[in-house]
Amino acid sequence: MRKKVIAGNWKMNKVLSEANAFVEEVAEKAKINDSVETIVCAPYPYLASLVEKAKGSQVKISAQNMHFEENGAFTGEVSPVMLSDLGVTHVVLGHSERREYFAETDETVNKKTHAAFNHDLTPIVCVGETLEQREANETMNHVGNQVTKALEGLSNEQVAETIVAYEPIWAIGTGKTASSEDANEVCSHIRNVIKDITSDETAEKVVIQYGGSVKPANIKELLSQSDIDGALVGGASLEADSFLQLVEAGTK
Ligand SMILES: O=C[C@H](O)COP(=O)(O)O
Repeated sequence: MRKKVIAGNWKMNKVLSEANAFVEEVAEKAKINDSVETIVCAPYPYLASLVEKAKGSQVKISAQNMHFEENGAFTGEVSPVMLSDLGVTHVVLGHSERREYFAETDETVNKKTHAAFNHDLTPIVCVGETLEQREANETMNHVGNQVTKALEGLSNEQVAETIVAYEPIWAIGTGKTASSEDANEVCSHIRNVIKDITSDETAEKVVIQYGGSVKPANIKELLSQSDIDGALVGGASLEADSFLQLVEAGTK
């Protein structure tokens, strides 16, 4: 049985005092429960502080990106060694905003996925189609390719540990959620693609999240689907109250 994974991606929001207060509140109120994992994906400057605030609680701290190299002349970048050293446990890779504005490619996502596993970080690999691709019936092909390329060269054990986040780009921050059936159809396809490149047993273990205008009003319906195991949430993760409602919905 796969656990539910609720991850809040703050993107480029909050100042340190707000970040600390949020994690303190969620750490105190989110009940420790084996059926749900609670992750906060925060900007780099807050990670060290948030890891401390989250200690002993249900909350895990994730970065929103990283470089694939361990160190070197890459001004402005942050390495997997640094994240792991801070006690960060997860890292978001290949978010559509990184792909669109920062030239992230399937190749760099794959390098980063390997780097994450080399440094005990769990990758949350984002995939998803544009509106044009959806209207041209290219969703399955495009998303399947993104998944295949991101996971290339990983062992079956590593694939089983990877979190895949399916985020249709047209649903991000727009208030338009994919219907739970449509979202589930793509998530099932992702699981089938993973079956083809690994094994049935491996694919059954992979946590697949949906992301795109998830909020307390639609989370239950999404989580009731056969292949949706959690959510990667932007806007509705910015307030502790609404994030806690999402975590609660994932708790059995
Ligand atoms: O990483 C999160 C997603 O981009 C979804 O953002 P949203 O919940 O604001 O639509």
